[in-house]
Amino acid sequence: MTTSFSCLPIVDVGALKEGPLSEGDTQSLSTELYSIFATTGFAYLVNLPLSFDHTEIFNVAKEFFELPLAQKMRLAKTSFRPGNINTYRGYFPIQPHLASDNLKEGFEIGSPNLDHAAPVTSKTSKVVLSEPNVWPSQDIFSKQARLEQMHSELQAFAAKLLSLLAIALGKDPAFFSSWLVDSLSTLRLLHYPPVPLSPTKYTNEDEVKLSCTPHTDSGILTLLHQDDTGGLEVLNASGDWVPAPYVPSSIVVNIGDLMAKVSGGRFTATMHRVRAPQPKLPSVGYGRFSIPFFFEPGENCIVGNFDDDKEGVVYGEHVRKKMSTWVEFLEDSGYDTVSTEGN
Ligand SMILES: O=C(O)CCC(=O)C(=O)O
Ligand SMILES: [Fe+2]
Repeated sequence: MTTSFSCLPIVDVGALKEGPLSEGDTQSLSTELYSIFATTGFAYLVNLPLSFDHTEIFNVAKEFFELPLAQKMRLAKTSFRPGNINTYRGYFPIQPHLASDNLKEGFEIGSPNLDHAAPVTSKTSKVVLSEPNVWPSQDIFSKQARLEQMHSELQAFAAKLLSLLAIALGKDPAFFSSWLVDSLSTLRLLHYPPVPLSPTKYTNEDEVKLSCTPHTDSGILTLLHQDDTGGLEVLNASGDWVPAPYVPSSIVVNIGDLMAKVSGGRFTATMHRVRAPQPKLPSVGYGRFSIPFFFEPGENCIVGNFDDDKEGVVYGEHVRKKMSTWVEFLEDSGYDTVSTEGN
């Protein structure tokens, strides 16, 4: 159950940088993570086992989003550019014709190591979850290899966190290892442009201008890099939106719906939203950049229930069901492709 927290806990995961964890670190970290995921469902992690810092990862995002729109549209999912064949990976543009509280563009990649030989197709959806990544040509975007490396490191980090959760649950540390096979984990670069505010805004809580509407993440575990723009807020059990401001050198971790479900409610998927970045703040000339990494099992993985007497969920079926509600995956986006094609 989410609790009436007023700020998010900070967990030092520095012990994960070294080789095998000591018995003491294993116990203390697994207990701490378990209790966080059972209460706030959200925390900051610091002292990360990653080879890159905020400056580097946000420079990669900036290099991508500064490409001309026509170049980014070459990588657009087929729902935004019908001539393209990519359905799950690639670019999605800002969609101003939809609700203005979902103003964001994004670029998504999957694992560089995924085997694309036998894509699974579905009778009800055209989306190929295991399709290869799409990339800008190397002469205009130099960071493909580095971004793939970041994906691999975040995947390894998520696997370590899952192993600690398994221990906290009293299971074998490898309890979640089948979830790593053919993993569909997604690294998503996000850019929210600044949104002009009228002076009357913020007089009433209902009028808060958002660029990401309240939601829970759909999957297992999210590792989020956010820049120092601010705006992320997390809902507590009393119905208050608690700010989750920028903490230098940290990432935010949170639990998704599927994990909450298969944990039999032991873990909580907490609602969150993002306030629109305002152009009047000097630091938000670009708007907000954030980079969630969604840990996802393989398409055919049966995500087993922690309680052995309850049925598991096939991950591919779960994600296709959820997808019908995501703005970046509407089957027919209604996007005005003509005005964005260019050269
Ligand atoms: O931009 C953020 O900080 C949060 C993004 C998010 O919640 C999501 O993409 O699921
Ligand atoms: Fe989210």
